[in-house]
Amino acid sequence: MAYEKELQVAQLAVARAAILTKAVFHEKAKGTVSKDDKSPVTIGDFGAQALIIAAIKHNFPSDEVVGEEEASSLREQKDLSSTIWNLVKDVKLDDPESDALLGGPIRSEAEMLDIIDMGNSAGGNKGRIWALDPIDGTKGFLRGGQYAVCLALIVDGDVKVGVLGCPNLPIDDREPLTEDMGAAASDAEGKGVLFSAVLGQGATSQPLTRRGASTDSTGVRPIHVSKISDVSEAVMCESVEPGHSSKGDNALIAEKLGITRKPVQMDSQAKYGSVARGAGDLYLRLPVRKDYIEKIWDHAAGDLIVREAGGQVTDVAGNRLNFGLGRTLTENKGVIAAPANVHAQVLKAVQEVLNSK
Ligand SMILES: Nc1ncnc2c1ncn2[C@@H]1O[C@H](COP(=O)(O)O)[C@@H](OP(=O)(O)O)[C@H]1O
Ligand SMILES: [Mg+2]
Ligand SMILES: [Mg+2]
Ligand SMILES: [Mg+2]
Repeated sequence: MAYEKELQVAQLAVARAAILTKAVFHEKAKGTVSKDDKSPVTIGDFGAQALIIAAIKHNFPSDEVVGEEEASSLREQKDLSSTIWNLVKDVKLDDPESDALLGGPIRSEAEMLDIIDMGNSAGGNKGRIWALDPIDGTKGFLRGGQYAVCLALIVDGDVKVGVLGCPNLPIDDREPLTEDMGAAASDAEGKGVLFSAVLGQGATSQPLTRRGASTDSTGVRPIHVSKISDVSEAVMCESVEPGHSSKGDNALIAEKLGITRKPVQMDSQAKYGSVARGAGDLYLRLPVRKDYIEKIWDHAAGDLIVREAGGQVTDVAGNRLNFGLGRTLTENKGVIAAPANVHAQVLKAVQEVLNSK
């Protein structure tokens, strides 16, 4: 099968990074720093980025990585850097064979900082480029909501492999979404799912932890978007953060489609995963600020997983997301993810609402 090793490395790397993010999730002090754009980053984001890039570079040394974070602030803040190093140096998968496949531990704090900075690829439509969001939904992570560890392989501009680790989503694909899913989330028993897809090979889910050769069964299940035929019965997913997508537009679109259920708000690409497994039906992300350009790491894995599960993902103009233009989705505005059979109907409602403004 194509991309077998890439998928295996991506799944194990995300699972290993999630061990670290789960530890930080339970800490009160998450080492939060404010970035230049005022958005937060934590020791969890930096640590997860280091672990995942180390695994990619060990297996595929000439591949590039477009990673969200960079180490410059850590080089100026020694305390923060050593706190992260203390977390990173001890993280291991249960299974020694899987751990060895990822190249074993990072050797030093200095090496860790250099590895974080290997996520500086400019992206583009040539060659093999991994898009990495070590913690997507950092605000949710800080609030105690949903978050996701996201990794995708883009080859010549096309997403070939996508993996999403969602520590706070239910393992069970059939568990319905609840309105408060985004709030007071936990990674207790029954939680933690890993979504994966390879282009042309479908999408799957499996438990995020207890993985590796020592487990009897990895519990891999194929996933599919919902079989919804009447869009008025749809469960719509949207961001928690009001600054990230327009809740007002979503309400107008829902009204146009006859949807009466309140939208489910949750942080991160957990929304793509939820639509891909049919727990939610639609994911709408309509811009609040005209000048905001979406980042490739916020969408690459989710886009492939939803499409491989039978969904369609476009921007508000109805175009596919273009991951080959650099670190951002410069040609796209907004995102509409829906089962293929209702996508056109939803897109029409979106355009009517946007055109009437
Ligand atoms: N004005 C804006 N519009 C849309 N997305 C934004 C935004 N400002 C930040 N984001 C992105 O929204 C992501 C979270 O999405 P969501 O609201 O679905 O949880 C953030 O990812 P990080 O948390 O990885 O930084 C960030 O990249
Ligand atoms: Mg961020
Ligand atoms: Mg993100
Ligand atoms: Mg992030």
